[in-house]
Amino acid sequence: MSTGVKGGTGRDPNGGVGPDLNGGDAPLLRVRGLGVRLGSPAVPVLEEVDLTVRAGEIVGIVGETGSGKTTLARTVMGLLTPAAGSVEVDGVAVSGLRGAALRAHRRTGKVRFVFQDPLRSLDPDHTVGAIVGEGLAIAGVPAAERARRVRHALELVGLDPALAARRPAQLSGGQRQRVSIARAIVSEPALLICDEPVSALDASNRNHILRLLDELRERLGTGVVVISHDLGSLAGIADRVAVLYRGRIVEEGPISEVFDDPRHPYTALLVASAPRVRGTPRHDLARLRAPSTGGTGGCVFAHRCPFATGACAAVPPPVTRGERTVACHHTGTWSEAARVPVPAE
Ligand SMILES: Nc1ncnc2c1ncn2[C@@H]1O[C@H](COP(=O)(O)OP(=O)(O)OP(=O)(O)O)[C@@H](O)[C@H]1O
Repeated sequence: MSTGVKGGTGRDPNGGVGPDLNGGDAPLLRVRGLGVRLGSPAVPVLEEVDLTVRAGEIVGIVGETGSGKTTLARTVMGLLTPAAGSVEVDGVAVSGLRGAALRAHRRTGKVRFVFQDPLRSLDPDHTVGAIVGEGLAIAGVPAAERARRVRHALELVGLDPALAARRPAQLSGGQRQRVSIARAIVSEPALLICDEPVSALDASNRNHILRLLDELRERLGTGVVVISHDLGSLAGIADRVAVLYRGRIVEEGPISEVFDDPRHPYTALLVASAPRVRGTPRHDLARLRAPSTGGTGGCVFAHRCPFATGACAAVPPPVTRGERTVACHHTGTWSEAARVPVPAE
């Protein structure tokens, strides 16, 4: 995992106008060696996950269903207790907090979550104003100040403050998603975690919401984690991307570099399967989808990897760290074998 500043956009990590929320170059979110076990009997769902997010940075998390994306988000929120490793938000070790200390940390509103399904996550009996202001009410913010901040949050997400009097059922899908973002940003969180924030929306609303997240990090210096199946959406806004497979980060780095030149066969498979991400894919989809001779026990991807060798099935891969992180036995060699053939002149 890189410790460098975000790649790609060259923006001021504090968003130019926003406050320096973490007092310098320390990351807003630092996840180290995270392991989470769930179920009974407990099975590993996340293993040795490292992730860093800085102020004003957007980090995408991709991976197929069941890879552990939501579990990672819930653990960062302090909703799940790790079996190993640590989660630090703005210098506070969230993974070590319990009971009253954890509740107090949540009340600070430093980390806020935007849910996947705004209709289900917004209380139908409450007005938009009450929903957006709920966190402030719990924190004891007086009514007049609360109303002012709710209005401001609605304006920031591009909604008419008059909508504060309506209920969720009286809004469109795009408006509801904006309300859920307004509810999250009203406490001016240092870190915003969005679980599939645009998957339920049509293309035009999707673009609006993505632009909005981009604006928020610029204006408020918010660090944003975006979980998404949609590589194309992420490619438009994220600075970095982490690729999860079966609970492990197999690749991480600046999103343009990772999508242009994937160094893990699973990343290459995702990119080659999503034609909107890059005009000319570097790798041949059929080659990436070829059967594997690898087994299980070493690399988590060995059983699906057409380039797997005996070592992949037997031994966990070495992790190359730096601006790009890759966990693969054959980082330097598989890519050539999978390259799209160049047509003869
Ligand atoms: N409470 C639980 N008990 C046991 N296993 C669980 C529990 N919650 C999640 N899992 C398992 O953990 C794995 C990761 O689940 P998670 O919801 O984090 O995946 P995800 O990447 O967010 O998937 P999706 O894209 O479908 O939302 C899955 O295999 C899931 O079945």
